[in-house]
Amino acid sequence: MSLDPLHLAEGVLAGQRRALARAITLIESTRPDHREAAEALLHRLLPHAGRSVRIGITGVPGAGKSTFIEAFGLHVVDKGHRLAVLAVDPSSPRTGGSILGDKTRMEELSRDERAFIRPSPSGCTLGGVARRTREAMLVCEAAGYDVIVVETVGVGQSETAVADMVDMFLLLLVPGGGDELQGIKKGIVELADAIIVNKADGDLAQAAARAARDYKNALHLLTPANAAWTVPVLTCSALEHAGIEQVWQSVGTYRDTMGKVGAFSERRSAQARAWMWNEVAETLMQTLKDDPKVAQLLPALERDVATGNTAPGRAARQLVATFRHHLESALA
Ligand SMILES: Nc1nc2c(ncn2[C@@H]2O[C@H](COP(=O)(O)OP(=O)(O)OP(=O)(O)O)[C@@H](O)[C@H]2O)c(=O)[nH]1
Repeated sequence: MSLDPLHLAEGVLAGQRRALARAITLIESTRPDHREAAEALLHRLLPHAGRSVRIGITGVPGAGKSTFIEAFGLHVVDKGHRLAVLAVDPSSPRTGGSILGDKTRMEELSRDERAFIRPSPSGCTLGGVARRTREAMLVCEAAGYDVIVVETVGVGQSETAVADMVDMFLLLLVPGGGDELQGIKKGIVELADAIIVNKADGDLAQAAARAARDYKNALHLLTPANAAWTVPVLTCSALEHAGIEQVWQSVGTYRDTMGKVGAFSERRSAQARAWMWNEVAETLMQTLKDDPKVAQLLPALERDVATGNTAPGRAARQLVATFRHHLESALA
């Protein structure tokens, strides 16, 4: 398989699915020479990225995320858009619960030429998965996908990671319980730019409407993330493809409203800056850990810290000083 970055970039820009899939494989690779090629590829593609709306979706297990993404995705491609679905699921290996591992997930959408679905990369920490997903998102945009959906399967920290890489974050809930926002961490509700109560059909229709009212009331208690935007609470039935247009419209309204007050591009700029600092932190940490002088010093220092003979702060400074000294002599 050719992983030549410039060759791949041409294929991606020409909208070739194979090139796109390979480009993402290159990005996901942990080999140092592949990382270098991936960065060359991204550098080439970056001027062509960014022309999309990036939507994050989360929801408790059983809320119907895949059913919803399939209904939403089919709706959006029928409107003439091209849709890419990426996942952030640090817990699951590729063949496990993540997107295409389970063949029944998004069956129709995955066969649709206008959509591209990519499972979560395996064997990475959350930081690793988030980094690869951000980069994969840029590659999809360069390939002409103008609606990007990033799904988070896990419950917990991955929500924040996804909210930090998208323009709009959707929280999918289900009727029942009726007890306002119980069971969902308040922190996650605060990340939501829209709340969608799914399964508003059949016997559940009334309960869904009630739940939507409850959620709306509960939202009043939270301080809005942006004064220009009131978080809407919508109901839909992913199963019956009902209410999906309203969700899509609310994405458009969000984009317009936030665009007018400059918050849309400001959010992206802030995300890009934060991403850079993340990369700095990760790269520095890795370089430090890879340094032979640091590695030499580490066992004794860790032992001294563990036994209480050296204060952790002092040991940390000694490690950094050793690293710095070694770097300076290497650069001299
Ligand atoms: N009645 C009804 N059931 C739904 C709807 N959407 C999904 N379901 C059902 O809810 C169950 C869970 O749906 P999934 O789409 O697998 O969602 P999920 O549990 O969030 O799981 P993953 O997407 O696999 O993480 C399935 O049995 C679906 O058929 C809906 O709009 N109405």
